[in-house]
Amino acid sequence: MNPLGLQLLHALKHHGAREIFGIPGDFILPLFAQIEESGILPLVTLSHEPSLGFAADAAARMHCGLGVVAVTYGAGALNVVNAVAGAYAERSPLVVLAGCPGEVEAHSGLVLHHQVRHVDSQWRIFREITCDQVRLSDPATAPAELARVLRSCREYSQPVLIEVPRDMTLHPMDNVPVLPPSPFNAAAVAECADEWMARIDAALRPVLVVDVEVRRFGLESRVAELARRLQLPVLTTFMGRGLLAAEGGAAGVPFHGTYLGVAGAPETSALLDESDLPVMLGAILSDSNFGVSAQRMDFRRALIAAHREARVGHHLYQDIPLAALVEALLARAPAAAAKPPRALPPPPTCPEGLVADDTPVCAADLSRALNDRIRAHGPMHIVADIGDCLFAAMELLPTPLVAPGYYASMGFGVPAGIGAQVATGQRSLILVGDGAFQMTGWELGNCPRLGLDPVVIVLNNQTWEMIRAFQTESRCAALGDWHLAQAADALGGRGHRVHTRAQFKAALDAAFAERGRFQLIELMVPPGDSTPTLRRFSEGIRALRARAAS
Ligand SMILES: Cc1ncc(Cc2csc(CCOP(=O)(O)OP(=O)(O)O)c2C)c(N)n1
Repeated sequence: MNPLGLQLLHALKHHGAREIFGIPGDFILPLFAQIEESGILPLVTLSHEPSLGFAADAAARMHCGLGVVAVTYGAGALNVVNAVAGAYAERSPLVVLAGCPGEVEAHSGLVLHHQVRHVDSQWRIFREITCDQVRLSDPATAPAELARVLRSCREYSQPVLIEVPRDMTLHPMDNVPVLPPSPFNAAAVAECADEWMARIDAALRPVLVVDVEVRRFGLESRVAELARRLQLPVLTTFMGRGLLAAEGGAAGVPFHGTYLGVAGAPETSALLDESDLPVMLGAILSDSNFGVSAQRMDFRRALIAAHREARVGHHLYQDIPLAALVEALLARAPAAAAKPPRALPPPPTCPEGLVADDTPVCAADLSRALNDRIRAHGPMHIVADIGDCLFAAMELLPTPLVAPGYYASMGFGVPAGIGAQVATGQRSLILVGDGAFQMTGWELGNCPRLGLDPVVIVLNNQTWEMIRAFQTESRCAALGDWHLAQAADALGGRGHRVHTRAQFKAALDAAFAERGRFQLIELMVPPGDSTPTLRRFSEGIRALRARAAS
């Protein structure tokens, strides 16, 4: 038997956690003492709880393990709700360690500091944004409950809540077991795979669409193999951009880019819009992924596997782990690419060749300059916030990308880029708009203390441009010029304020040449300027809405 707090930390590590992002408070201080004294998992503190959630979410997405945040009761935990909701929506395995009152104080008859409506309000709020929960109030049952909750987090790839009463961390407790994977019906998987393969063989224009769960469950290489063996053209969804980046380029996967509907290259969108059999692996059926289709997509003609379910027309197979289905399909697929590659249009080209001249820099130059770097130096770990910078990311050559493409919360970018570098040890390239930077960009001030040196590109159009793109008369979208490059120097980094393409190229070269401090490149683009992809996206949405209204 060991103290409950230490057993909890060992259990997190045994289930795939590699670090804890936290901000203490008195209700969770005893656990913080054990985190710091034991060194079982490194503690990374930031300045604001929403950033903890974004950082831990990105860390989980990058290392395919568990992301962990540790926060105090009430004020701390409720501050991280939005980031946890984003992780829930985007299938990210986040563990929320939240302090809570001990047994005696919970029944003292006094309302406690940080308490909301009820002493259990925190628990009730988190039930809506987590797939499982446990309060460690009974050391006798805690090991089994913890094992169950941590397995839920892994198997559903969604957040879980672990409440740690402050009077329990020193209580002796047994080790926490790592449970075997939840049982599933292998016969159902086999029947589903048989039905899927029959449909794929009979289809005239099948297309493979891959989305985030393929990464969450570590299946990119197996799905790339499946695409090769079946010779299906591969598309990623908007959320799944960057998937197979390490696989698609070199390994002969017929990769055709990202489905963007009316905002994408017509020949790419046609691969899905005109397919008689979309095969969708790990797909979240969200509007950001499929809502920009020229015609309302009929998912009944698709094969869809996500969230431990698989659909074939009106048939629904329940409790089908994605990994089990992919292996069953591989077992049935031809050993080699039996079919000649289908005559497919070439994948859309991504803009390259930034001309480093004195022309004023514009939003379209962002992807052009980064593609030149990807072409010259290979893929980079890119983290994007929501905004036009995310649409620029849709124009990049295949490269790992983490972004809130569906839940779409601003403020994700900088903390997530910090979390990604903590998780991988590799320098992050962060793309963020000036509006989103105003929310959480100040977390860069922690980089000198943490020894991190991301490269941050702020697309500074001095507006909430995405708001203005969808409502051009909006006057509230004007943000003014915050001179963020100057702020970077004050925060311990190096700021570059660029107005021309030549200055942008020079700033990129200088930023990547220097290690040891974060670099902030402030891309001064004219208000109203946007990437071609955002322009097509907003025009397409407006046209679809006008058609729906007519
Ligand atoms: C937490 C949250 N609050 C509001 C919104 C709504 C929104 C989506 S995009 C956007 C403007 C983003 O401005 P920024 O300058 O960062 O980027 P750009 O558009 O390229 O100029 C807003 C306000 C979201 N998504 N999340």
